[in-house]
Amino acid sequence: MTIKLGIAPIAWTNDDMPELGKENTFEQCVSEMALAGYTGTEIGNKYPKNPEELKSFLEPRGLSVASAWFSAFLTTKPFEETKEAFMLHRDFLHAMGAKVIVVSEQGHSVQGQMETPVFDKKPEFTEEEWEKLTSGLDKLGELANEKDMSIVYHHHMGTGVQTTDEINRLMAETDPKKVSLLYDTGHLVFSGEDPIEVYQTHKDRIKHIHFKDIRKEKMEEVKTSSSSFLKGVKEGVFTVPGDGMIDFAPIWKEIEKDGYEGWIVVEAEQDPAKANPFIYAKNAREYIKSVTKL
Ligand SMILES: O=C1C[C@@H](O)[C@H](O)[C@@H](O)C1=O
Ligand SMILES: [Co+2]
Repeated sequence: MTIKLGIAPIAWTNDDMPELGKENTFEQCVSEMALAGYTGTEIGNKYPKNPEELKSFLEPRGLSVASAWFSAFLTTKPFEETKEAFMLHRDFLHAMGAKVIVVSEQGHSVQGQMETPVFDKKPEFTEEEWEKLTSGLDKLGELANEKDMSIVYHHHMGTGVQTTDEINRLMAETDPKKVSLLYDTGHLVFSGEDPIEVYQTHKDRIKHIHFKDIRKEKMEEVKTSSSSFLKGVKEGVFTVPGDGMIDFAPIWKEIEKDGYEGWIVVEAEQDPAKANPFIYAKNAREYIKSVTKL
């Protein structure tokens, strides 16, 4: 597999805040993805749940499923609960032909809390929670491997795995054969990390990429006003590549140099009433063409 370019539905309909884009239909979303020049998608709340039905909409549009998000609660709930939900998710993605499963630990996460300051209140895991998380991820990784798939861990604002140190610890304490990494440019820059350093450190473990850009002034507002992750998104902290502060040329250089294989998914959640998803998707496609060979 070489590099394929997809786009996430979150710019059309936002699963974290379903009121954003509630007027946008599933068919509009997938048609506009294809029209804007993408060949893959992740999964949103309006997508059909039945694999054959979903394929009947995606295949005529030349789209396939790159992956889909899974919320784990390994630090706060019994493993069996996460396992049960994970198996359903894994089997759905397997039926759709995806090779990677996006996993993010949501135990103690503040990412979904509208009033909680994302920087001041992000959780820090205890030693015991780190153990539950890393051993649980290894087990989910084994379950993924049974189907010739991999889990890719999504570091995320407002969670216990957000910073470079936390990502490094997670990678050091999990088995490389069982746990890979999702590299999300927007979350790294929002958190104040150096995306090039993270790429270089973990290049051998990165099996999935989210490309999102940051509006610098909106990011600073979130910090200075102790705002929440969701309010930041509503205000427009994220945008598509080429529209914000991130220079994707040096990031692309690393990706290409190290022979990355897999999906790059444009994922730029913002209010679709302010930022027309089709126009932004097209703009991102053109920018990516100008910076990469894709
Ligand atoms: O991959 C992602 C999925 C979303 O639900 C999340 O909040 C977003 O920021 C993200 O990076
Ligand atoms: Co992401």
